[in-house]
Amino acid sequence: MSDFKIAPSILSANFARLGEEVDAVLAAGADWVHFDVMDNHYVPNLTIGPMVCQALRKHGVEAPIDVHLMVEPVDDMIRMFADAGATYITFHPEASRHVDRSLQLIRSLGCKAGLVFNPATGLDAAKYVMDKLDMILLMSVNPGFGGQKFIPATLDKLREARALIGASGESIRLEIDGGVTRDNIAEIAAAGADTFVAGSAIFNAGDYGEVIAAMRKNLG
Ligand SMILES: O=C(CO)[C@H](O)[C@H](O)COP(=O)(O)O
Ligand SMILES: [Fe+2]
Repeated sequence: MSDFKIAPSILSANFARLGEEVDAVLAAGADWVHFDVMDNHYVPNLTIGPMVCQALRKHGVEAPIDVHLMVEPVDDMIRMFADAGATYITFHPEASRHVDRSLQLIRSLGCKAGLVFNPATGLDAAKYVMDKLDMILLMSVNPGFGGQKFIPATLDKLREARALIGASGESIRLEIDGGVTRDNIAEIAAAGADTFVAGSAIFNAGDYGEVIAAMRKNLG
């Protein structure tokens, strides 16, 4: 059986009642919470920080929290999110001067580490740190906003990343983020993804459970 994970991006949740939204999406069958952190520097948008992650833990959220850092620099935020209860912490390699060191920092703080690749960025930065990765995240939209369309060239990149992971012999999750819907999720899985972020497709729907069930059904 495949170990697929569905990680709703709370970027599209109603922030005025975030705790309830996260409870609802987990009760509806989600596996993880995808937590988008934007700093109006690395990306042209501003979202939420470690206090909100900590608040979700205090609220009682026990599911893995998958923190996607779209910030520059990354090391201070890594420390703060590890303290705040993050499970995975991923960052964009161009946002750290010392990628290897930042990855080690994440693991040293007891979290799982990942690198994120923008649509136009090649996978080179992952090649020599495969032993320090728990996840590779491919952006299938340009980072900064929810509700964008999936960029089809990401399918070839997923195949490339899957081959890289296979050759490394490491156990590394392959996550996709941006424009994932019930209609394209099967094709994305066939290209090699095992972890699926979906924001607008889930939170803009009236019935979260119905969308998540449809996604799982299409995953087979
Ligand atoms: O990292 C992100 C944007 O930078 C979000 O996780 C992503 O866009 C999810 O939203 P959607 O499923 O609506 O595309
Ligand atoms: Fe994200």
